[in-house]
Amino acid sequence: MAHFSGHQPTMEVPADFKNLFTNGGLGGDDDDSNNNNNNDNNDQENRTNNNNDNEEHEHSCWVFGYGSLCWLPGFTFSKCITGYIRGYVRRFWQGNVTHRGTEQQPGIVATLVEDKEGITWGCAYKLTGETALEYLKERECTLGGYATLETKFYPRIAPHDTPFGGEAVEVLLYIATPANIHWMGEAPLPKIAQLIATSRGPSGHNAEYLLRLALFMHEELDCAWDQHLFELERLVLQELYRMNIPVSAVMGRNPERIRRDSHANLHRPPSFEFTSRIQSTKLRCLNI
Ligand SMILES: N[C@@H](CCC(=O)N[C@@H](CS)C(=O)NCC(=O)O)C(=O)O
Repeated sequence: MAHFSGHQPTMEVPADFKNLFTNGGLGGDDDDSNNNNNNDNNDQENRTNNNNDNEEHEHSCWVFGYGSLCWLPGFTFSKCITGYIRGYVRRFWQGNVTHRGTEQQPGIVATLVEDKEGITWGCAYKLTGETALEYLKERECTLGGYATLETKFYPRIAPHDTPFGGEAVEVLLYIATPANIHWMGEAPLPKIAQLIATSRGPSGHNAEYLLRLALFMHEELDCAWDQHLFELERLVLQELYRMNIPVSAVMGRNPERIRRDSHANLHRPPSFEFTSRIQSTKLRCLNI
């Protein structure tokens, strides 16, 4: 069952806002650790911290990303796997004044909306220790108005000899509910696209937020189709073209490459239980 524990968002941006994207090191390395952060200056600090932490004595958990967390995690993690959650669909129905918009012109970011038949594709990160969770609480809840929720995550690739052999993984996720003060709700897609194409905030242009998420889906999950996201992608590109704004003008620095699904060294046909949940259309990534 979903469990909500949200925070009343405060809108002032902390003085060390930029540091929020580099939260220092986390627990020990896994065999396939991918210590990923987005600020080169903190690489050494993260590595040093990682060497000092002893993972088996620290609490580990998984966090599901379906928006900017897919391409800009901003914290150190030891594993990243692609997959999906059930019972939700991704919608650009959440306003934002701290990352991709301002109080004068809020941007629009992704959230999840309950839908019994829905599935949302993204990626899950394995975190160790409290540092990343504290960072996410600040970034998602305090600054973004998101609440914390738990659900099951289904890895896209679940070879039998990995911890995921066909099983779901419990994940934390951050969801903006209609109760938060920047909830925008449903709107015609051309209207949402027009707002995204003309908004910018402390973290960059709102169009970058959408286009990089769409790029993540095209590159990492080419078997998944998200009509809402890809229609918005088409409309935002069309709007930028109409305003004579080159895409390069809205895309900030390329984020660090993220190594995903490193557990997939053995390919096993997905279990029937897994494939039975997938639409009948051909799925290249699962070769079924
Ligand atoms: N919780 C979603 C959405 C996360 C998200 O987009 N959060 C915003 C805060 S409103 C953010 O951190 N944006 C950073 C950025 O836009 O660069 C996810 O799992 O990715």
